[in-house]
Amino acid sequence: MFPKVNPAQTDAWAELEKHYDEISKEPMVDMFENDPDRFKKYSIQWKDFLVDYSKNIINEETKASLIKLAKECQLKEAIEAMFTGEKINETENRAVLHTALRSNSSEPLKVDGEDVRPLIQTELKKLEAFANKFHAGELKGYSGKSLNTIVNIGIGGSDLGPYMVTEALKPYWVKGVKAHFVSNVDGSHLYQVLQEVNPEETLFIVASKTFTTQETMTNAQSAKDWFLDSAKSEAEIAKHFIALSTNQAAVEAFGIDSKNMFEFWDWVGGRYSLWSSIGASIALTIGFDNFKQLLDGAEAMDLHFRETDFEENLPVIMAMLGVWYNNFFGAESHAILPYDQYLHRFASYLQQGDMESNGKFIDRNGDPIAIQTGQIIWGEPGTNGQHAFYQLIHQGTKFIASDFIAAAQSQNPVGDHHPKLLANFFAQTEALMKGKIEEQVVAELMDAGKTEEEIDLLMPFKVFEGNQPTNSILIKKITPFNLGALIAMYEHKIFVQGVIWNVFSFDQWGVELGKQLAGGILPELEGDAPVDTHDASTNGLINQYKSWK
Ligand SMILES: O=P(O)(O)OC[C@H]1O[C@H](O)[C@H](O)[C@@H](O)[C@@H]1O
Repeated sequence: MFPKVNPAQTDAWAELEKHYDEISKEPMVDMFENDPDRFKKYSIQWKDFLVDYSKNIINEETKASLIKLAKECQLKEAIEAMFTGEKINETENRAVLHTALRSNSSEPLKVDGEDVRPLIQTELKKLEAFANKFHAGELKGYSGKSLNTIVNIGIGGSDLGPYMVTEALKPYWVKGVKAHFVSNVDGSHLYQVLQEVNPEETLFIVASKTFTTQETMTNAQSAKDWFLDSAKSEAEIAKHFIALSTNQAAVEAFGIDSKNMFEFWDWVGGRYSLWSSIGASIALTIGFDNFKQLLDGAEAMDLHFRETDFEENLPVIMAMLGVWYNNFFGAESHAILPYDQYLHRFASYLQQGDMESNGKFIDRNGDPIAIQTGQIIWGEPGTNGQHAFYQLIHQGTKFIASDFIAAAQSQNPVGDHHPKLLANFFAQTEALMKGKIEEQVVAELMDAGKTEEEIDLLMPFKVFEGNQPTNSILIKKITPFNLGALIAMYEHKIFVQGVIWNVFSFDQWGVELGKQLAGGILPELEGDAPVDTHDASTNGLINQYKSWK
């Protein structure tokens, strides 16, 4: 049974509240000075990963209480419930089995009495054959030319994962393949992409779990119209459009033959779906073998997560540190800072993964939650962020914990760029921890020849309080395998936090209201007649739009 424990009523919670008062102001620099083994104690080496969490405001007591909290919240039972296909997404009555998509196990895994392993393997084989044909130039378009361009049309989980991964793995793209992603219902998104592609050589991938999402259906319809302007015949659609979905009837109604549909299932959540057929754009871009490597990396992390003691368990440690700051330090947000240009969509991807999963105010018993749940996830690649928003992390009034992510080996070792990039990574985590004390500022100003008066004036502005926590995730190289493991690590971190906060992490009812209201407003935007069916603000905005459009 999936547990439903109120974390605030555990013994560990009370311990942590008390412990917070003792430790929260303790400088991390002192902790390092007092313990020469601190780095060893609070870092985990796993395959090509070094996760250093020693620059956090924790000691052995903190760690013990956080792990005790995880145990009191029955995390182990929750993990088993997920992996074994229990219907832990109770509000949608669904199992949560993205882990099965990347599993090499053949031990039967049943959902509603049906073993899902063969279903997964069949779709993977179908995707493999299709990707291989695409790369061999055997998929021909209506004019007989080989297809070499893909346009993935999807949004949310049907866009962010595949787009993030294809960008992250750009060095692995199969030569000659071009890939584009269209998500926004703003016609400019589709328009710009269509400027760059040739209908004779383009494969449109309509990616939607439900195949009812307004944005995706609108973009797909317009792409189809644009394509038919050139191809002239509906019969050519079969060569140029494939669908990735769970909804066969809607796929066929749209005009895509079910032979051209790659299936997945309701037990795959949208934001956890890049491992399913939704990853077709990944396989078509980096090749099936690399896609399989991505799955294998994720599986390796799944096994680590399921089998390792919490004390050494990467997702568990990352999650519990997040709980520590969110619930005891009052941290509102958590920054994701990849020092890797190819990971430029990683924070946006995790925004959906994390905020759509754990942004909930009702607990698993149906009661309002008295404690804080999901954090605000944000970030940009370093070093760009350093020249934009790091000021606030260093000297603002907010408490912000961050994850720094970098690869030791560059994909493009140009000159001395990579050591410079990494020097910044190391320097920032050091600076965030150490800060700069008054004595240091005064000494520097004296060295710069400032007068006593000038020093008094400038000194307060140059002090950094430090003690901002960071996790450093250093990966040997961003290979498909390692990226798979990294993504899975965050997926499980989110899962663990959902267990602790006692929320249902795999539904997303909060996105429905806006969709419903937009559906009602759309017909009101026709014609010139003013509307008066809403509040004064909404009426005013709609009527101004109508007079300007
Ligand atoms: O894949 P689709 O069914 O088109 O759904 C796309 C997206 O739609 C909704 O907004 C959900 O909140 C997302 O979780 C989902 O990823």
